[in-house]
Amino acid sequence: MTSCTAAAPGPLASPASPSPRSHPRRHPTLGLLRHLLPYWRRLLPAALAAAGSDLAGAALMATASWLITRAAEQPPLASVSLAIVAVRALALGRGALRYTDRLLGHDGVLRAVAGFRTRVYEGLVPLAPAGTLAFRGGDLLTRLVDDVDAAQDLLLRVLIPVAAACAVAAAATGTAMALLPQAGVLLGLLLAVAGLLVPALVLALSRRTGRTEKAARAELAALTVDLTRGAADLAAYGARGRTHDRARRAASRIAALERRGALTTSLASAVVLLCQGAATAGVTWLALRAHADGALPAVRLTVLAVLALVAFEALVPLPAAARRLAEVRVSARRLADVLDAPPPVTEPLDPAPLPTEGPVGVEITGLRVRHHPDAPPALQGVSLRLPPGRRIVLVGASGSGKSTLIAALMRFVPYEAGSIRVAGRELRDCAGADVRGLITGMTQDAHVFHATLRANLLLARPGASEAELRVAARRARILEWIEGLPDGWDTLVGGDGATMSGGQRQRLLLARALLADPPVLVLDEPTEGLDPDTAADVLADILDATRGRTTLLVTHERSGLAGADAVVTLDRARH
Ligand SMILES: Nc1ncnc2c1ncn2[C@@H]1O[C@H](COP(=O)(O)OP(=O)(O)OP(=O)(O)O)[C@@H](O)[C@H]1O
Repeated sequence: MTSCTAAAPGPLASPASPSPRSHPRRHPTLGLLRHLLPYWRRLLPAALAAAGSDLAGAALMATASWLITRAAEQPPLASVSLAIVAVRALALGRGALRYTDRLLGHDGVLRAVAGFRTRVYEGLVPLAPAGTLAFRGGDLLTRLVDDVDAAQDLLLRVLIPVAAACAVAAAATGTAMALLPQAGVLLGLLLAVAGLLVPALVLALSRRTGRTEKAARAELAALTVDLTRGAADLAAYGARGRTHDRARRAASRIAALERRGALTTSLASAVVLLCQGAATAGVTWLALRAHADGALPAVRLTVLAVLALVAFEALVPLPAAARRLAEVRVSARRLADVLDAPPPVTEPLDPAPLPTEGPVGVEITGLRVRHHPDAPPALQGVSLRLPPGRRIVLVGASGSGKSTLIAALMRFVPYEAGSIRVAGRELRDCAGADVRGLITGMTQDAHVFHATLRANLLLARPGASEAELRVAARRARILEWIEGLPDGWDTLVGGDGATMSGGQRQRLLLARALLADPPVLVLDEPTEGLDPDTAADVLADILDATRGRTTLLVTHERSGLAGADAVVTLDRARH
């Protein structure tokens, strides 16, 4: 019989499980921009088109006013023909540029966001499963959907309008300066108040509400998942009302914060309009004075007045852009929590190759595993030998670390001391994917996907033939049930096998593990949920089906194990 033995603890090798960052990153928005930077070739023309469209609008108004004023002087047609052409060109160009801005902007932004979303998913893959436990399910979903969408708003609703506003403000101030310097100074000052000061105030006021609102949204998403996934338990223990109330309170908080945000933006927009009025009146007054002094011709006076009026049009979206920027900053920080979380298992830089064919043996010596750096070890000094082609059954009290041992074997959690050697290689020197190509099977929290029975099985071996599917299902004693269903293998099983009984679900998971057919098969509680007689029969079948294959079978059952090569007890008191 193989035995589990105690060994002296070694030094802490690597962190066991990450948690979301608690310290704020300094420039999360810049980090977000860095991910979007590769798309600048598509985004820059959109920003230029947006700025060009707003510039064309302002130039159109200024040229048209010049033309009307000049026409009142009844000049020769030739002297205004250029302005007539300019008005037509600007009117047409403005529309064309607006269309180009929308087309290129959305095309570029959607591509950038699609690329970024993929990047976020890629960042999430090495965290799963141990590293994602720190995030609540609904909250993680919000980060992947809402927070990634914030990248879209950063480009479309913040950066592009800001670029357009800067271009128009600079052009209007420059033109006014050239026509009448004091009017240019006044216009520049009021544009700075409306375009810099007001949005900066909105940004400062929205910072706190943005954080609180995002937290309330995450809370609501997590509660929604609890209310749907845990509906039966909440109803069974009379907790549905309380959870509904919490969700309602979160929704009311969100509504109140949205109202406050809308009020801030509206007041800021009113200030922009006031600045616009003040600039128009002030510039016109200065221009009138200069005209009265004979220093400014009438046509320029009109141009200045109109310019002051239209220059602010491009600034109107800025308060809303500032509010959105505050929300984007919160989203960027939440995404950084996911993207910067260290993976629970560090991949080796130069992974050692592993065999893909069996039989292979596994040698575990003095293993220590901790799920969190500050948690007590879940395994301490555990040694176990899985000889090639032998079937070892692991039993032990609840919490003794059986599932942790399987997670360590599959490289889902790191081991901080001791060794796991497979085919002469140390497991921490091998790539996680290679390890799971060699050692895999049924984990404790194995998931049934909302798909057909066939698709759920094919996950383990996409190229499996119909005959192989049937053999695996027969061994797991589920073939008869599947073939008796109206839709047979094409039956949809619902989220996490909702339409199956606990035993059927468990047998489907077992069939999937048997179909995978890895060199080292691990099975964590494959008979959980089955009645004792069936469990004993299924265990006997498993041991029969895995003859000659290196197998580690974790179970609480004591019968049906006669076919095992060894039964090992994992004793928490001993490790
Ligand atoms: N993700 C985790 N984070 C923190 N601690 C964990 C985690 N998973 C397991 N543990 C802890 O590790 C210890 C061993 O748990 P494990 O699930 O490996 O035991 P087990 O022998 O498989 O129990 P059971 O037979 O009840 O499934 C327990 O104290 C448990 O609380």
